[in-house]
Amino acid sequence: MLILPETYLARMQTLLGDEYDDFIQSLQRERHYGLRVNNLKITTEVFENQSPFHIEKVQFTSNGFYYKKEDVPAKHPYYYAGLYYIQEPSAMTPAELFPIEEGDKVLDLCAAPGGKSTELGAKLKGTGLLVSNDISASRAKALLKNIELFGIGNSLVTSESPERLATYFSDYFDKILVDAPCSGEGMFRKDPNIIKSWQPDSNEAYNSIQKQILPYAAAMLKPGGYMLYSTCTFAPEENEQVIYHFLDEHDDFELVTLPDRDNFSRGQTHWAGGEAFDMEKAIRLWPHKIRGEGHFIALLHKKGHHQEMYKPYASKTKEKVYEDYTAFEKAYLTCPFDRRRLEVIKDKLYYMPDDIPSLKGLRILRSGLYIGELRKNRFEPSQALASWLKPDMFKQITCLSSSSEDVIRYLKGETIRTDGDKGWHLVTVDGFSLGFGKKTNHMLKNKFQAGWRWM
Ligand SMILES: C[S@@+](CC[C@H](N)C(=O)[O-])C[C@H]1O[C@@H](n2cnc3c(N)ncnc32)[C@H](O)[C@@H]1O
Repeated sequence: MLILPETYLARMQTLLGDEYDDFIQSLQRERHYGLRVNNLKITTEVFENQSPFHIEKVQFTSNGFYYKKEDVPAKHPYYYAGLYYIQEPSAMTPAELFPIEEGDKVLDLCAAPGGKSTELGAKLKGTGLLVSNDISASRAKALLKNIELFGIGNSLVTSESPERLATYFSDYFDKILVDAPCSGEGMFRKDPNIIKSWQPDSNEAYNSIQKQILPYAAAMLKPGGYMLYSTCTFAPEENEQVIYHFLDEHDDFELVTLPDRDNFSRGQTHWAGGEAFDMEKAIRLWPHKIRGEGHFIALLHKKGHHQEMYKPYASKTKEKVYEDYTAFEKAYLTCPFDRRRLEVIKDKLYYMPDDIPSLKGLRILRSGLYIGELRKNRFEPSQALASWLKPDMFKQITCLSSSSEDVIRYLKGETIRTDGDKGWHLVTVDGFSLGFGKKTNHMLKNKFQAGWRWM
């Protein structure tokens, strides 16, 4: 039984009127468990057929599923292969509705731990650029892991304030997601700790943070670009009123109508504090109407048009510096990386994205795909490379079955037996890349990244 703050309940009663009882009853029912398929690695249809879990489609998304609590998908080898992200179903909606196109430059400004970034990256299909940022350095580490696990290589992961980021990326992005920090009223059922941290003045406090963030996001968006604002809270102060205030101060922006899907509700103009903008164009998800916890989503368009000046990346690293990598590439990879984009930074080799500004001084956790490390007279491929590779891109494969004991032993960091030649092997589970191993005699030395292991 959830015990909710009196001030919160009184406000929800005023807002919801006749619907209030349904809303309260929905919060007393069991929460919904969801996972979203990583379409960079597997199609939704193949996952649906091969899934080892009791799954049921989330009707308002293209690749989301409900699973049963007893399934525990975080304890399955497919999780370690990055085949899905465990995500509350309504939280799937912002990235689902954002019209990302191949080649776009996309910023996820408040991205950690990556629930929405991983879907934005999947929608780019390896093209364009995804910049995933979070102001919190510790949360950005979890974000980096999820970006790498998903096999997203065309990305930068940064940990910056919106203000500082805006000095580097003026008028740069085609699409920006602002999944704003909020009071989390839609998360009460999922995480009762959020109830404890909620205070009567939380909505005003977050309102002021949200209003501070949006103008920096606006400055980073190209004229003609789109910005999607979302929260997982119900308070109008953090939703309609933030968007109203933003539009009032930015006449170069306009609200765009988001599509209706099963049981979606609309934003409310009379909650916005003024009548000048039609908040019905935005969307509200309510836990008594959909099988999910709740969200607010608004899509904004920056008027005008921007003329592109595309700048391909030009590496400063001489090929001789990474000749040990070149030997590895010849021996094991079926398709080489473009030398123009290979850069060595502090003995680490990266595949850099095209068309990025100077990043000097930015707090960067990852620029591009981290391919591996140049050690003394040898090259050591990275876990990020293993997650990014499709099995047909690597010449030596050790195939494990998801039902075998070996796959768990491998994920725990143990040595396993394998056939095939000596040297590097890409270890797969049911045909999906997991990590590397290095064969000497009959044994495969485990190279699965220590921090990612099965505990
Ligand atoms: C709702 S969470 C983001 C969830 C994430 N989009 C996802 O789907 O996994 C909001 C994030 O905003 C970050 N944050 C807080 N204040 C911020 C600020 N002033 N600028 C940018 N990010 C901020 C928090 O660290 C937090 O990770």
